[in-house]
Amino acid sequence: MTLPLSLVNTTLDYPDGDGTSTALDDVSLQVGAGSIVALAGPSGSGKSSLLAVAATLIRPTSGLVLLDGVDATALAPRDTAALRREKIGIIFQQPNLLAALTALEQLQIASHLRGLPPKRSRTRALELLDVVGLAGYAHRRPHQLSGGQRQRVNIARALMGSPSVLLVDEPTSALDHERSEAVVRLLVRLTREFGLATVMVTHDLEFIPLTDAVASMRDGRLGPPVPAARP
Ligand SMILES: Nc1ncnc2c1ncn2[C@@H]1O[C@H](COP(=O)(O)OP(=O)(O)OP(=O)(O)O)[C@@H](O)[C@H]1O
Repeated sequence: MTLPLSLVNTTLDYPDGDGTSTALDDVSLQVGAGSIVALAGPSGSGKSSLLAVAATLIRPTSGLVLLDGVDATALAPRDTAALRREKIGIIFQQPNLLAALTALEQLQIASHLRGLPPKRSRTRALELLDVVGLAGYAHRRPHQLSGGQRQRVNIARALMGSPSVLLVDEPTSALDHERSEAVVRLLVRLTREFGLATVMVTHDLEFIPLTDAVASMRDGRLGPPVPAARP
């Protein structure tokens, strides 16, 4: 079966003075549909670099990035962008919502960029707001929402393009404990419901047991994913 996400021996070197510094050192990672992998590791170990490479935002120096079996590293930049829009949902630490737009409009913009007809886009946006527990909040602007609710809008927006891979960078860093746990539980539920291959960078070790597996980074190297212990 073709995996939604597969990194094969990826290496990433950043230019550094006269030489280079290695952010990813021969990293391989496979994530299947319906599973969520937590990515842990100290600051500077390469977690964000791994997400950026998996998201096809940065091309690795060597190695392959396979999305549903398609090697993104072999494509021209325009085709890479099209593949990214089709296959990938990205959730950054901060929701980055547009202040003037309602929750519904934030989602509609995401599908407008993908050329979805307005009516279908509205229907899908309302469905997704419902899925993330914001059915009654479609017409609120970001300042009328709590931090946790803003992050839910962010999550719903990432799903507008029906991605097969969901990449999440520290989704709980701006939230208190209770809201953080609710957001991680939501990500796990969405991973199952939509059959996503999810990678979540987290510093919150206490939420790792909610995921399927944890892989640890150190100095650009990724350890093998190990099952996350169930509570
Ligand atoms: N644009 C860049 N140019 C040069 N070096 C970079 C660049 N971005 C990151 N690095 C370096 O690559 C390494 C990995 O950084 P990365 O941001 O991936 O780590 P991280 O594990 O996500 O850290 P944190 O937990 O602090 O966000 C670090 O040594 C960092 O200094």
